[in-house]
Amino acid sequence: MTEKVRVHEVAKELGITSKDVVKKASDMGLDVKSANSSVTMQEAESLMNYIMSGELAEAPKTETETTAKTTSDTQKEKAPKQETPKADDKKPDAKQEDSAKKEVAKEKDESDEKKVETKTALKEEKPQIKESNDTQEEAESSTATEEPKKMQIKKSGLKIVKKKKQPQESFDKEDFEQPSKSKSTVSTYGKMSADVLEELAKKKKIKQAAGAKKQEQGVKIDIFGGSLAEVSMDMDDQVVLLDLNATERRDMIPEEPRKPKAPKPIGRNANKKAAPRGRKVARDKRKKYTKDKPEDLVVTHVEIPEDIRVYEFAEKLNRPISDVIKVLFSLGLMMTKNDFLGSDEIEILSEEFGVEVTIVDPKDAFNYEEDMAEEIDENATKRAPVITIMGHVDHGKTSLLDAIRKAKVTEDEAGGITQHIGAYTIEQNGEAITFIDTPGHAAFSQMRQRGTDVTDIIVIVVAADDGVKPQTEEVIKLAKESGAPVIVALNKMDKETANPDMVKGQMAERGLNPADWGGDIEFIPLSAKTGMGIDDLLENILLTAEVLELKANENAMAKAAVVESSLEKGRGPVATVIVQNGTLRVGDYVVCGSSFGRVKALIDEHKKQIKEIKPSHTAVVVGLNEVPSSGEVMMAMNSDKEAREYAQKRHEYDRHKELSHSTKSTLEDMTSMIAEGKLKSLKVVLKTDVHGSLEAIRSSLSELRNDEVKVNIISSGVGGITENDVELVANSENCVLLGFNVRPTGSVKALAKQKNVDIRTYSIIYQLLDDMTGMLTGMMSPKFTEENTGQAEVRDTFKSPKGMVAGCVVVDGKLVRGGLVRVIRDGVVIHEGELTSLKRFKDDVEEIGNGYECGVMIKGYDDVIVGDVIETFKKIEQKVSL
Ligand SMILES: Nc1nc2c(ncn2[C@@H]2O[C@H](COP(=O)(O)OP(=O)(O)OP(=O)(O)O)[C@@H](O)[C@H]2O)c(=O)[nH]1
Repeated sequence: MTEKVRVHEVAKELGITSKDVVKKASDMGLDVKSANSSVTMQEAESLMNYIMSGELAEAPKTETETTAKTTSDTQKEKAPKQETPKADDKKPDAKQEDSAKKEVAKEKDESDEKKVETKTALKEEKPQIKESNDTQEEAESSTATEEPKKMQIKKSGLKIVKKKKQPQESFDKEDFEQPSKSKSTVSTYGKMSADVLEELAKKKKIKQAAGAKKQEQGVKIDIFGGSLAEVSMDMDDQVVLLDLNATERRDMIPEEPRKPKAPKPIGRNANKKAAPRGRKVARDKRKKYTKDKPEDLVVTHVEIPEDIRVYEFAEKLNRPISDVIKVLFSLGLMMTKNDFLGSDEIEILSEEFGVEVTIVDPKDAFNYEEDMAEEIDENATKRAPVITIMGHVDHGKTSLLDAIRKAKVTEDEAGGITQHIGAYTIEQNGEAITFIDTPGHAAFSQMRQRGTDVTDIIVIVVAADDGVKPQTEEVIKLAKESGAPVIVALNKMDKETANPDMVKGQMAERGLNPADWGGDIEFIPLSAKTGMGIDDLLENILLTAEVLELKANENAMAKAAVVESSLEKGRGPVATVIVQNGTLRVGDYVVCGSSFGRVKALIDEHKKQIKEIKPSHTAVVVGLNEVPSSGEVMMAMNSDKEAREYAQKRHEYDRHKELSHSTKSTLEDMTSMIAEGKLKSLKVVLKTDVHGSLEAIRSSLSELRNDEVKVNIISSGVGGITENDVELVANSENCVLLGFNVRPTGSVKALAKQKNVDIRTYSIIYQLLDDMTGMLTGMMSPKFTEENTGQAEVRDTFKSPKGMVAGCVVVDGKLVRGGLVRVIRDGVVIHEGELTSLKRFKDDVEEIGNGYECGVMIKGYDDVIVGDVIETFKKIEQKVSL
């Protein structure tokens, strides 16, 4: 009996409509009219292949027919045999089983599907077991011989994948005893599928090597679905279809071999897809930048200031900083871009880069002195000499000046010391002489130096009874440097102890040969106290001035020198000046360093307002915008604008200079700065009445230092003490507020009390300096010297309840009680501590002399052994000073 399937089942398998299947079947010549029409299994297979491939296979139909016919005929021919079965005790079922077993054994080499089919056939056609089997075998063998042909047709069509069958043991008796039509159907179907499966399995094995992925890409179809699927499970025939279209497509488009993956970027751009490209762009940009820059302009000549940093030099050369640093590096100079170049480095760099370097003074940009300089023409007339009196402290400078102008300045001054530069003009025999009152204290050396700039003649005062002193020597040096003619005033000649020859001799030794000894220096014996010799001095000054032929043009723009400056209440910044050339008038526009303004008033030494100052005369100028520095040159300008511009340029320069110097010192003195980390510093906020004092005190304070302590001025200025000053001190550690000739008032005092800030005010510089010295000394660590008293040798040791006792003999000096002790073994100090007991026999003694025996106990130390040396010593604290 030939198994059949209905058209709608085929349609369902193929996923197309039954109508289409009917049509295709009709095309094939099959007798199919509707979805319920059935076809044989072979016809179904052919039909399916036809539908899938469009190729009509004739063979299956014929074959099927032949097979069917053969089977049918054979069955008919063998039928009689079945009717006369052999005499056998066995029941038909038993026989059937035996037969089945034989069959299984016989066909054990055949495929599983074949066995299943045989088994089913046996069950259905029990009476014709043998014949049927034979026939079936024939039919199957016939089908089997046709198999390769079918497979070829199937190649491009539908392929059925069947799960691998269970092992043979699963075909037990029970399996054979489960007759079922559906089973039979599935079995037949299964057989057909199994053939394909075998082929597919072979291919699969081959393809597996190429990649299992292909299978995954296929569409998995359960060709039975629904109840059939369940049955198929019973038969262990889960059949899945692979959509070979997909497979074919893959074949048609060969899979490209995978390109090796680019290495994953590592780092912060790892997640950015375009990161590598981005970096590349950035690199390119950088390249362009560095490449273009140096080629822009070839610099062959540069003008640079004396103080120039590496990066500034590179900028001037229009080259990258790295180029300059590289050259320096190759020469063994480790410099950074902010380092200053020395003259040697500049020379080397100029050669390396082939650049001509000119060092220019940036001050030229605001050198109004030079810009406004006028040649002394025939209009120039005689001017008064400017005299500076200098000398050692207390040699009588102020007394001399006082004697000269017949005014008692000394008595008015606090502490009897000159505090700041004053200037005045006197008349001698109808001729003017201007004196600059320079202070005698060492702190004013800086101001003295400036004073010499405007000085025509220097008078060195030497007390005839005291002779040449350190400051005298300093003055001699300054005088020589200035090149100004010198007159020596031998003061205090009224004193009995006066020894002018001694002074002359000392001065001659220093290159100032007295005129009466054949030299060129006038030595004028005088007495500021009695007034003796004053006229002689003035006469000599005039004579010397005569020789100098001092001239100035009164009609020129005024040029003056600032000898003193301060901030005055009600007047603002004021400056005492000596006019060097021209005439300074009220209403003139003036520039003075970084300050500028219009002269509002001129006040002479008698505190009278005057309208103008002629050359070599002095006055206090009111009208500047800020306090100028001592020694600064004041010049009249044509306009406010001009004065302002010069001042602003100077201001910029000062600012830059200060900045440069602070950096420069930081870099150059790096090592010492680090060493100074250990340095204790006394912070100071300093306020003074006038600029001159400020500079003098600053200079003196900076000299108060040693390896351990120093003064650090954190703020300083001219003017009264303000609340800001108090706040500054309150917020700083180790800080004092110093006022010189200024005193706190009202709210400032209250704030200082509230903040517990100690304001120290002074009117005498050396008192201020002495106090600071005392404070610094107090900050210094105490110093000790050691005094060794003597040594003793340990001859024996013995224990006592209080500790180890060393029996010694003093071999040098004496051992003393209450001092310190050290134990020396083989020349090495092994212990240092306190002596707790010193005994002579059983008595405590204060000391033991040389050659005597004694017992010694050392605090907390019992390890003394025979042969050790015990030494006693004292530490003596020394007075520390700066
Ligand atoms: N006997 C005598 N004493 C003098 C003479 N000149 C000055 N003195 C005294 O010497 C002391 C110092 O005089 P000053 O004029 O203050 O000396 P100085 O050089 O100006 O001192 P400083 O301003 O501190 O630099 C005073 O006590 C004067 O009285 C003199 O010619 N004879």
